[in-house]
Amino acid sequence: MSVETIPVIDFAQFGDGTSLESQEIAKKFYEACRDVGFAYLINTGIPQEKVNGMFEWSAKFFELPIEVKTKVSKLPEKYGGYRGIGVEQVSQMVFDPEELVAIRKGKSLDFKESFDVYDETSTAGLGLENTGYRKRFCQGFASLLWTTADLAGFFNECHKDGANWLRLVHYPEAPAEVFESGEKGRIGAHTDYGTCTLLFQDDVGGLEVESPSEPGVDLLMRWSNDTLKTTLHRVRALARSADDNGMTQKRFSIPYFIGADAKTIVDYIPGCWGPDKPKKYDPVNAAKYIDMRVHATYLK
Ligand SMILES: O=C(O)CCC(=O)C(=O)O
Ligand SMILES: [Fe+2]
Repeated sequence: MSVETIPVIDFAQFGDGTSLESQEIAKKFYEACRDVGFAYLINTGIPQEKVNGMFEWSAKFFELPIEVKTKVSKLPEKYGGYRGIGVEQVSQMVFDPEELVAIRKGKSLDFKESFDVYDETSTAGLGLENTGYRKRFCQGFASLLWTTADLAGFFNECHKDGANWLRLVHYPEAPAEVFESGEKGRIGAHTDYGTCTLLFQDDVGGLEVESPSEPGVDLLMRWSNDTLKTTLHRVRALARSADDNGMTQKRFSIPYFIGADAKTIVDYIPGCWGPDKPKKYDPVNAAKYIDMRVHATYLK
C-alpha cells in the first residue's frame, strides 16, 4: 500500500479528549481502523527525545555479546526477555504442529532479534538494574505509551491491567544476497494479535502494509465483527543501492503491543452485530487466544 493511502492522524488538538476537536480526531482514527487498519499518528505528545532515547538504548542492548543477551532470555514471565535470531518465525493462523514445521522448512527465517518488556515488572532480575536501562527507559517509555493510548479513549474496562508489551527489535545487517535468494527475511506477513500496536521505526524503511481487502482475522476483528481491520504487514529488506557495498543495513523498530486483560472474553462490541450483521465468530478468552498465537511463533 502506498504511503498516501495510509491516513495521517494529527493529535495536536486532542487535549484531554473531551473537546469537539478531539471527537473529530477520534472519528478519523476510527475510520482509519475501519477502512485501513493502519494510520500514521503525528503530534501524539510522546516526546521525540524519549523515543530517540529508547532507540539508543535498544542499539546498546543489541550490541552486547550474545552470552550476555541470552542471560536475559529466560524470565519468570512467559513472554519477557531476549529472543535470539531464528527463535521466532511468524506464521499467519496456522496452528497444526506438523503444518508449522512444513511451513518453516519451506520459508526463509525471520532474521531478527528482540527484547520484550512484557509489563512494568517483567524486567525484574535481568541483571541490567545498574545500567539504568530498565528503570529509566523501558519502563518509563512503556508507561508513557500506555498513558498516551489511554488518552485516546479507546481502551476501557478490559484494558486495566496493562497486559501490554514493549518490544525492541533489531534486524541485523547482512549481505544483500541472503535476502535476495530468499534464504532469510526480516519479518514475514502477519497480523498483530492484540488490540492495537503503536509502532516506532527508524528511517531505514521496509515496512509494507497489505491492502485491507485481504485482512487477517485477529482479536480486533473478532471483537468488532469485522468492522475494525487487523491488517497484514511485513518487513522486507530493501533492494541494494549503489553505495551499500552489497550489505543490507540494519534496522531497528519498537512495537508496543496493547493487549486486553487476561480474563477478558472477547465477544462483540455492542453495535457491531444485529439482524443485518450476524455474529461471525465464537467468543474467545483474550489470554488463551494470545497464548495460541504466540506459541505458533516460536521455533525453539
Ligand atoms: O519492525 C517493524 O517495523 C514491524 C514489526 C512487527 O510488525 C511486529 O513485531 O509485529
Ligand atoms: Fe506486526
